[in-house]
Amino acid sequence: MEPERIVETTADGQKRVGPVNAALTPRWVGPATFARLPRTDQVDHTDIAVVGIPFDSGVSYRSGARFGPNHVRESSRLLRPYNPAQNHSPFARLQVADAGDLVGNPFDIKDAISAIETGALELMGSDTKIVAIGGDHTIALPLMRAAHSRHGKIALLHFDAHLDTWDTYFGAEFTHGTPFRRAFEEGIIDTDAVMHVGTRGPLYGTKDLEDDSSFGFEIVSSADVMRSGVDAVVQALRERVGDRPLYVSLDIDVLDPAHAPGTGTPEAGGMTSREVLEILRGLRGLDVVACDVVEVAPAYDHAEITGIAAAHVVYELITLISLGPDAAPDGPAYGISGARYGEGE
Ligand SMILES: N=C(N)NCCCC(=O)O
Ligand SMILES: [Zn+2]
Ligand SMILES: [Zn+2]
Repeated sequence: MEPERIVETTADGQKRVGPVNAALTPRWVGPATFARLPRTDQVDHTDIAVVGIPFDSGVSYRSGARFGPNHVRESSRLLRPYNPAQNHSPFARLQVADAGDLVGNPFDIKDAISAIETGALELMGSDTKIVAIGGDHTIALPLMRAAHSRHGKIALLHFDAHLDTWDTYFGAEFTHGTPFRRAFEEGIIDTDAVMHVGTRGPLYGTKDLEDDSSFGFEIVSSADVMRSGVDAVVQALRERVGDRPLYVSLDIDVLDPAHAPGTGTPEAGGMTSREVLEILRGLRGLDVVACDVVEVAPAYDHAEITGIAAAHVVYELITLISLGPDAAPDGPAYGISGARYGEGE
């Protein structure tokens, strides 16, 4: 039996089919889609498609991110439709739906990358925005290629413990440690508008940083976030991106292993989920054209800690896209009893 959903009507009279109504059907009932949203085949059009990409043949250490998409879907059952931090109901403004998974050949990385690029382009159609759940970080390359075909050179905010601008592993060019070097070489990214956020941990040598900087990347390290604070970081990111079409790629290992144990290449000294969520909220009004959340490896997760963090990150990204480029840069006032609650939209 089809459960009852929350259905909203936009100011101009369009119907938005939302999550299964948790007051009528308990949250744990039924198959998991992201945030209990409808599938794309249950709605007549999709503005924002949440799509799983269960591919992890590009990893250099622990494997298992192939199980990430369904884990994040399961961990997203408790999300609610109103986002008070942005005073916005993302599922009521645009039609958000779960597009299921894109399939890539697990034994042929190049073939998988090209299938993911084709699938992403198809999904983007004329104007659908993609929020992808990985999968390992290899999948960012085909997604950025697709975004580039639609929008031209893209700005990139890359949240990650790692640079992922290394050259090859065991001679392989397409791995989870190399997508942003390939994106630079392919002319996909606007080198005036690329930034890593949350970088930390040991490297192979100083050349890693020299190469990375020669591709145009600036770095806000995990320690910078702690020392300068969220507001200063948000300002730096906004200045770097401007009004360019923006791709956001978020490797869940940007979080400290305490906040995201379920990942393949964990590094100590990372950001808190509170910091990452607040930085993302600070990006309101930027023109996010596509994004990914990658590297959730459920076998190493405990009590859905990582899955829940990833689900909330995806929710903030959906909110940003739903707010759109016309949203005022300042969100609601801060404070638990302040005006940000209950203002209406
Ligand atoms: N993209 C992620 N998560 N990790 C890259 C680590 C590459 C390395 O093993 O040096
Ligand atoms: Zn990483
Ligand atoms: Zn990464």
